[in-house]
Parts: sequence; C-alpha cells; structure tokens
Amino acid sequence: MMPVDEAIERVFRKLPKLGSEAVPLARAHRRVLAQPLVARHSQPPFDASAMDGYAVRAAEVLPGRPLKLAGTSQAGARFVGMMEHGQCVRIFTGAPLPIGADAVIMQEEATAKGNQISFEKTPPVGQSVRKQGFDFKRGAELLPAGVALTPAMLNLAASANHPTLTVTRRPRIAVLATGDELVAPGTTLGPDQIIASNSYGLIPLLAPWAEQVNDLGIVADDKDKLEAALLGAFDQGVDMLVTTGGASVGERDYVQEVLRDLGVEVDFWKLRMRPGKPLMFGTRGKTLVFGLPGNPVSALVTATVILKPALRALTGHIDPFWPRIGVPTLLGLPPNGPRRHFMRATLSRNDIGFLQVEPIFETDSSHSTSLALADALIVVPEDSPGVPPGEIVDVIPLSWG
Ligand SMILES: Nc1nc2c(c(=O)[nH]1)N[C@H]1C(S)=C(S)[C@@H](COP(=O)(O)OP(=O)(O)OC[C@H]3O[C@@H](n4cnc5c(N)ncnc54)[C@H](O)[C@@H]3O)O[C@H]1N2
Ligand code: MOO
Repeated sequence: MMPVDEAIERVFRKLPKLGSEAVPLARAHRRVLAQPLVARHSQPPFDASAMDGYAVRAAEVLPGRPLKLAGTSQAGARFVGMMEHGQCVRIFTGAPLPIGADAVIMQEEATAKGNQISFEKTPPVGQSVRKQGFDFKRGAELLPAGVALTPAMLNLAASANHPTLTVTRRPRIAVLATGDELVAPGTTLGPDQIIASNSYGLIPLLAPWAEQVNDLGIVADDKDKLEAALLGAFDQGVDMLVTTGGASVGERDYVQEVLRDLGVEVDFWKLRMRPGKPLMFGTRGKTLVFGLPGNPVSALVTATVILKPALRALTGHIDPFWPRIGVPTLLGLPPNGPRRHFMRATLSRNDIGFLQVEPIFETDSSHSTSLALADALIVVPEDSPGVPPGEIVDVIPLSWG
C-alpha cells in the first residue's frame, strides 16, 4: 500500500501541460493567471486629490490670509493652466491636482466668502494628494502567475487596463459510475438495487477546475459494456477520466482489468489511507485515469485529498494543497492503524470565539450522512497513538479551494 504523500507526488509527476488561453475579464473569475499581470500604465495616471476641498500651495496657507479662488478641477475635467501665487482651486475627489498646487485642504476646514477662501492652519506638503503611480507604476508586476483570480484581483487587472487575461486551460473530465446494483435517483428501487449517488457529489467537487465535466452515467459490471464506455471517453479526448466502484478485489471488480486492456498504465492501486484504500491511478497517453472506490465517503474523500490538489496543480495554481489549519479537538481521538485517517469532523467556535473541531466517530465508508454533516476532515497520522481532548490536530476544511 502506498503512502498518501507518495501517491500525490506520483500523480503530480504525470500531469500534462494544458497550456493557456486568453479570456475576457468578465469571464476570468476563479481562473488561474498563466503569466504575471503587468501594469500597462501608472495609477493614478496624474497627481490626484483624495478629498473634496481646495488645492493650495501649502506654504501660502496662513490663518487670516485668504487665498483667491481661481477655478475648479473636476474628476474628468482638470483646471487648465497654472495656479498662480496667492490662489487656490476648488477641487473634487479624484480630480487632477492643478500645476502649482502641492496640497489639498478638505472643504470642512475652509471658509468661503465670495471668491476669498480662508483656512485655519498650514497643511503639510502632500496632504490629501495621491501621487501619480501611488497605487502602481507602469511596467510593475502586480500579480504573479499561478494565482486564482479573486474579485479584487479582477478589479486590479481592469484598472491596469487589461480587457483580457491569459489564464491556464482547464481539463475536460468524464465521470463514470459502475455497478449492476446502481440506478439513477428518482427510480423506484427494485430488490437489491441502490441509488447511484457518487457522481452527484463528485461532479460539483471537480467542476471548479474543469472546462467541462461529462457525466457518462452508470455502466453495469460487464466487461464489454465497461470497455465500450471507457473507450468512448478516451475517444472524446478527455484529459481526466474518473470512475467509481469496481475498484476493489470482488469477483466483478473489473475496472482495473478493463482499463489495463485499453492500454492504461497503472501507476498505483491501494493507498495507505482511510477511507479510500482501493484508489487506482494510471495514465493512457496524456489522459489521467482515476479509479475511485465505490463507497460514497471513500469516493468523495479521495477526490478531496488526491484529485483536488492534482486538478489545482494541473491548472497551474501556485498552491495546489489545502490550507493546513491546526485546531484543538474538543474530544479525544482513538489510536490509529497504519493508514492515514481522514476523519469526518465539524468545525465550530468555543465560548471565546476561537475555532475548535469535533470529530465524528462514524468511520464506515458507506455512511454518507456523516460526511454530509461534516465540514472538515481531521488528518490523523499513520500509527497515531491517539490524541487527548484539547490537543491541536491537523484539519482540512472541506470548503477549501
Ligand atoms: N476483500 C476485500 N474487500 C474489500 C476491500 C478489500 O481490501 N478486500 N476493500 C474495501 C474497501 S476499503 C472499499 S472502499 C470497497 C471499495 O470497493 P469497490 O471500489 O470495488 O466498490 P464497489 O464494490 O463497486 O462498491 C462499494 C459500495 O459502494 C456502493 N456504490 C458503488 N458505486 C456507487 C455509486 N455510484 N453511488 C453510490 N454508491 C455506490 C456499492 O453499491 C457498494 O455498496 O471495497 C471493500 N471491500
Ligand atoms: O477505503 Mo474503504 O474506503 O476504507 O472503505
């Protein structure tokens, strides 16, 4: 059985390069920058006022010595010409500072009598002035490649005058459920049947990093049918194929055999993790192939721990991994065996508002209720002797990414 970290490394080594594409800003949210974002001009493009008030020469402002109003500078319509000695200019937030002015006094600190404006005290040079290039300068690297674009980053990209951004391409993924017993939700269950649920959790889990996720539906445990469905997916040219079920050692667990027959080179099968031991990974040309276990909790936990980092690395994220958060556990944890345990848990706040985690002791990998109520996984190391209550444990929030 392969350690989890080694499995992730092996997957990372097999990731193909997907390249990049230009997308309009309005469609770039959450996409990953493929190259650094460089400012195409300076911001602000001119010295600008930070307040509604009066532009002045700081040294000329003295109590009891009014300045003469010479005109107005509006955002979008500057004061033309030079502000002479003894003058001031009415100015509004964001408007260009007139030539000759070196400070702005907000209007609440001024008294106007006709065109004579008096002030209470001399301002420091530069008061309420945003210097040209204060936010960023032309040619500056504003964002590195590999960041997932947030709303604030898109705002920055727009203000740096980029109508389109070069982002990484995303993979096309196909998801297939296997099992004779499976029927679609909404079906009246016959004897021995169960509802196929895995794809409904997996598809939205993978979708944020995918160009497209195709649901290939349910295929029976029949070698020919399985072969036809898998071959269909390869022929569509998907970048990643994800199956669930039929991954273990049962008589009808054909998935691995059929994948090998179709030319998939299996890299590993069986991980030292729980849930999710019978996870298979292989490649066929550039297509990544993951055979996930059929138990719903195993399928979703392996997707969270292995597939999500793989997809983030494939799409060029600087940080493919989940944030490591140390949180005290409200309850003690029992000793662990040789498999790393990703234990269902809930996060909450203690009475002074700090984060704490409460383990859910249900460990059966078919128990989907407990996973649905969990919002985190506690990472319990291999062969852990157990953890007393109050100790800090390593937590993966399920909402990460
Ligand atoms: N002798 C052994 N038996 C098992 C082992 C083992 O090492 N030796 N491993 C166990 C572990 S751990 C897991 S996990 C499961 C994984 O088995 P498979 O991947 O072959 O999955 P199936 O047998 O096809 O299904 C298991 C379970 O999940 C249900 N299932 C399958 N697909 C779906 C779906 N799309 N939606 C909802 N539920 C699904 C299926 O009906 C079964 O109940 O093997 C253990 N056995
Ligand atoms: O790995 Mo299985 O997922 O433990 O039940």
